Amino acid sequence: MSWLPPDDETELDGPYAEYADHRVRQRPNPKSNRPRTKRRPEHADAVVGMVVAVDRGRYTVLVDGTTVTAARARELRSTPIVIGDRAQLVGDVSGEEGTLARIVGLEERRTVLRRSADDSDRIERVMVANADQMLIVVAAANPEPRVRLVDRYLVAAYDAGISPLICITKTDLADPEPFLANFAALDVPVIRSGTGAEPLAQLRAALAGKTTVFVGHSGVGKSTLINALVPDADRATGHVNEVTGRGRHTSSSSIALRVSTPGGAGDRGADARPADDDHGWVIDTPGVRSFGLGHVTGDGLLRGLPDLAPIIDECPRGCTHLAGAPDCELDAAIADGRLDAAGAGRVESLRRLLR
Ligand SMILES: Nc1nc2c(ncn2[C@@H]2O[C@H](COP(=O)(O)OP(=O)(O)OP(=O)(O)O)[C@@H](O)[C@H]2O)c(=O)[nH]1
Ligand SMILES: [Zn+2]
Repeated sequence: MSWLPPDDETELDGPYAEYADHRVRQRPNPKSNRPRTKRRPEHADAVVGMVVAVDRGRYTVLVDGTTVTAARARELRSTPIVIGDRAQLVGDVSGEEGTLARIVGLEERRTVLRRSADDSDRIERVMVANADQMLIVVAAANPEPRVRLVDRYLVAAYDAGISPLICITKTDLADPEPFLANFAALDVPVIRSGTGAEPLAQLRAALAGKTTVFVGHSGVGKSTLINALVPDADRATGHVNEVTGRGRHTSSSSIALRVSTPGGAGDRGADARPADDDHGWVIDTPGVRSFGLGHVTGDGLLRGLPDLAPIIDECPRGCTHLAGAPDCELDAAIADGRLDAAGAGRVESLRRLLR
């Protein structure tokens, strides 16, 4: 993948594993019994900023409205630093031309979006940190929508603890409803978009106060939406090849963009929000064509869903929770009414995702 420097794709293992763990404290992994240390880097003078762009070992970090260019400290060499990370900076943080600050640590990540190279690969690579939402952009036609691709994005989002939304584009070319029916039971919010009917107010309301990662197959209209939302973003738009249905790969690097959302309706949780309601952050990840899910397990996925987690706690050890799994408690819950018809439909859809 060209959009991440190769050293950002390395796992935290080897001689640096223990060292790196002191600095990057990721989402606690219930499957791991490795003790976690509370030790923090001793840089009392460090300031914290959000990583908004990564380019060959140089990080663009936004600190209180100032754009700072930074390199990472030697001891973070094997630590992935990605868009959305909250980086601790020392050195020259003036942001003036020609200055270079140093990243000495990362704040604990609230969420981590991962992928593996392919489905047989169990090594996970971090793609984006601290996203609240995933906007799955899919076209009603040209390119033809594929259920399985959206399923895969949904799995990645649920696994990361990120709320998914679907934005279906090109509704001027085809009726999107038959395709959307595949996801009805999952209760994923849907935004419909077409030429001459761009739902900008609806999108802004959905993005207010949140960090949202946009994903989608090339040519679906992701850049078109981002350019409408962030007029100075200047994301290159391409033309879909009529024969292959593929877009040209016109935008090549991942970036975080500030979207203004005046009068935003973002709901604020008790936890600190990365943005106020008058703006949100959009993370554009062009070129995410492969989205390996080798690191995702059915159990890990379902545990992220608050209504189903207590049910699968009652499953036999090692239950796959798939249709036909012996004594899977999900079947018992459907039979005895703990899950109603809508709940049963949701389980059926999730089982399709897990296939
Ligand atoms: N008819 C129609 N065309 C659209 C719509 N949205 C985008 N397009 C066109 O679809 C083509 C691809 O749009 P892009 O915004 O470049 O798609 P993308 O998803 O950013 O593609 P990559 O940059 O390759 O990842 C362009 O020619 C757009 O003008 C829509 O709602 N209706
Ligand atoms: Zn089960």
